[in-house]
Amino acid sequence: MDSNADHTTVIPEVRADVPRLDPAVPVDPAPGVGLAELEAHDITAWFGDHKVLDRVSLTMDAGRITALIGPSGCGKSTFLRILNRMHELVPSAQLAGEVRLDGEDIYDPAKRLIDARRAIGMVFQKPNPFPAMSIQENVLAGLKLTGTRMKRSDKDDLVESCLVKGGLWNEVKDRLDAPGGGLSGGQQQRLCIARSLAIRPRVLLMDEPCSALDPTSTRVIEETMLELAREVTIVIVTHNMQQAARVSDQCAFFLASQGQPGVIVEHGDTEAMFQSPQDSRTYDYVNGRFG
Ligand SMILES: Nc1ncnc2c1ncn2[C@@H]1O[C@H](COP(=O)(O)OP(=O)(O)OP(=O)(O)O)[C@@H](O)[C@H]1O
Repeated sequence: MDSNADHTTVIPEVRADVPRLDPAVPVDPAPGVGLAELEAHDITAWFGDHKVLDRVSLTMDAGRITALIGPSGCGKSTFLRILNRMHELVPSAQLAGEVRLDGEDIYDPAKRLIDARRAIGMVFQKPNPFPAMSIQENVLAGLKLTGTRMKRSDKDDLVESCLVKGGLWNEVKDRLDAPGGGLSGGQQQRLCIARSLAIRPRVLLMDEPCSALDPTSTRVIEETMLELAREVTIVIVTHNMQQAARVSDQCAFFLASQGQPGVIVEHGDTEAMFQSPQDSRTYDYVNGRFG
């Protein structure tokens, strides 16, 4: 059970105290990063004979935060894992459809798996730093996996910039050699975000990143996400309707009817999804009437 789930709460206004991007203003890519659009087209997914998603299509705009919402078991995490080719790690898993990163099919057989994973990073529900590695080694861990070589001074700069972007620098700058496992849960999650950023992903997928955290840590991570969206496209799965309203620009509502695979019932701008949804099931869900 997600301790942050709060479907019964009246849907809040979008929070005013955190600077948000103006959806009307095109977002400039940060130098060397480049914002990317992620497009899923007609995604159908199975575990063995069990079809869990049916022809799901969704465009996740560059430089925006898209929240995937919906009751437990409707396929949100499966969809998220399909977006960076993690679904195929499950032996019984199958998939049909396309995922395009700026128009390029990430499942193209000519493309390397590692390139998709490098371009599309993932932060998980439970913080998973390497506990015995130092804070700075954790940030740099992805570089080893991708075979990236760097001068020491460039590494130091990268550690600092990723920890700044992850909202953790001020808390750890005097103890970069301390083990990552010694940080609090919220700090560990921000360390994982910093680690994801070090390989310069173009998209960051976040699967309930705050569900194991206290409200203060949750708020810090949400602020970090709003900052990051200036340079990384973000897709977040959340059960927390207040969080979806606070951080996301766009929302997709997933639903699986009894015994049926998950579909997207409705998607669009978050404000419209919360204030004037087109489908009565969306209205009921965001107002805590089920789920
Ligand atoms: N590794 C797996 N093997 C077999 N079935 C799976 C596996 N992972 C998920 N499923 C099934 O796929 C369906 C969708 O699960 P998924 O975790 O994607 O839903 P969800 O909407 O993210 O749920 P929650 O909000 O509870 O995390 C469920 O019926 C689930 O039991």
